[in-house]
Amino acid sequence: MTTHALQDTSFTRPDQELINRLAKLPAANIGDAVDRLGVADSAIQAVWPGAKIAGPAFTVWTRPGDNQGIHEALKLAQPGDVIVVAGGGDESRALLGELIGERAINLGIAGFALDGAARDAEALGEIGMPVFARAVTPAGPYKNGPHRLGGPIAFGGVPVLPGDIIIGDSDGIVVIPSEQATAVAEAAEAVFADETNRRASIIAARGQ
Ligand SMILES: O=C([O-])CC(=O)C(=O)O
Ligand SMILES: [Mg+2]
Repeated sequence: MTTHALQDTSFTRPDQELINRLAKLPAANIGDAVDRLGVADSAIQAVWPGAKIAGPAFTVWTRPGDNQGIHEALKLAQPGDVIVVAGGGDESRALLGELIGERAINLGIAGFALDGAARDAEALGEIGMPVFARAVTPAGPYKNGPHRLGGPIAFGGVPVLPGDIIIGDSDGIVVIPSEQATAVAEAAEAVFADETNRRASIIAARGQ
């Protein structure tokens, strides 16, 4: 039985050039540029060291611990998308692992941001599929739904609309509303330049 109702998954994706610009910046600088808002719950972190994501959000809401919606999302998401899953913050069941990771690589998916758990963390690192999650557990998911694709979700306490830009690095995840993305890129570049200069002065003063 199909248990989902809303399936309008069309949305406008921001320019790849703008995403590339934001991807070069630390999430911390972007967070500062959006008045320190838009930062997802700090418990949601990369499941392997060095994982980074940058791309437009393809949103999924799922029953906690159930990954039917992720399987469906893989049929509709486009290359470069970040699949962002509102999973109720559940830490007891992994929503994905290396098999979904391998499929995502075939499809050109940029990565996954899960308000839930993942597994097969080491294998995900080996294949280079970026996954951010609230927890890692060997426990597997249910696959029965219900789920919903598209539309607004709450992700780690932050509202996410399809097409918002998700940036994740070793500090965690920030969400950039799509209509603010150009202004945020400019402001975050200014923060980055300022901090680079301040850091250079601090280093120059060392040992003087
Ligand atoms: O069993 C699942 O659906 C999750 C998983 O471990 C994988 O994708 O490798
Ligand atoms: Mg697995």
